[in-house]
Amino acid sequence: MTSIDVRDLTKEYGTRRAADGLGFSVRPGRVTGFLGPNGAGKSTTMRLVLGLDRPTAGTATIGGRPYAALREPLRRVGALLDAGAAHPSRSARDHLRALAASNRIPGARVDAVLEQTGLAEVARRRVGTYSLGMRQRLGIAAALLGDPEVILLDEPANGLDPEGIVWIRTLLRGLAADGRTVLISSHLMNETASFADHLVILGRGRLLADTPVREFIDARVQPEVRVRSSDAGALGELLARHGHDAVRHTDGAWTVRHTRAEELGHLLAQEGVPVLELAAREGTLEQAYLDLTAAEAEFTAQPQEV
Ligand SMILES: Nc1ncnc2c1ncn2[C@@H]1O[C@H](COP(=O)(O)OP(=O)(O)OP(=O)(O)O)[C@@H](O)[C@H]1O
Repeated sequence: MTSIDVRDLTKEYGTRRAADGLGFSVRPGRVTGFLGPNGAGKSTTMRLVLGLDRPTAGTATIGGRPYAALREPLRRVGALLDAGAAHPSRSARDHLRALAASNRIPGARVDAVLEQTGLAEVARRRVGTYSLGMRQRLGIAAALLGDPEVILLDEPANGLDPEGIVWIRTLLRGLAADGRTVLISSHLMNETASFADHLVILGRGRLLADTPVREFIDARVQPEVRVRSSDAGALGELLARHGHDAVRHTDGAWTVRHTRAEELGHLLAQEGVPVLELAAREGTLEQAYLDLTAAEAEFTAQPQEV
């Protein structure tokens, strides 16, 4: 199984450090979400992993080797960095056939990935007539063509309709379940939470977090419970007596912070307070992410450029 390993990776563009001493590993068998504000260095890091740019210092390797040293790299690593990469006057099928031929990939893979990405019906149409979502699917088809163990996709949900979003979520989970190494950059927090097991988060070229999604959320966002009773007086009294941090809404329900539904439910049962509604509100990835990056957004730290 193949990991991506980034060690002390630094990339300078003039005086700007797009990657600043980065170190993390992307492991097989799970989807790793790659997050960070605009300009944090995600695309730069992906380009360095793919050997499209040279690091100023440090290394990025795939299965222990730099990309440039891989034999038949398209059969090891599939990537989508720019969905506009196919020539507009070619059909999707011809584009994929040319890619397959030049990388010694069996022609049968072309039909397999056209099916897999839902493009089989439109495969003979010129790419120039494709919508953004269809071009995105074609870019993903190209990434999957060599049946690679390692997959890097930069904003793959870009331009996809709701059905496409559900499709990509299932696709990514399936790729990880096969044991592949999957790194996905995104700005869509709900989406990332729906497919990622693990997160690598950058801010201004530095590593801010390398953590399982669930742990990241639990460490940063306090859970809340919504509760409603037919005996509003008894409920309010109980919450106050136990020192709960609670807010009452106009519909009579309360939001209780810093507690869990099981804990509160137990207490209500013990004291005989009738419950009409008791709902856990788990923290979201968006809340946790905004908490982390609030102080890190590039525009707050960089002087204005003229
Ligand atoms: N070829 C380049 N020449 C000069 N500066 C660059 C180049 N590529 C990236 N940068 C700079 O490096 C920093 C990191 O950019 P990068 O595109 O890697 O960030 P990102 O996290 O992918 O951002 P986004 O979410 O907006 O895609 C930015 O300040 C960017 O302006």
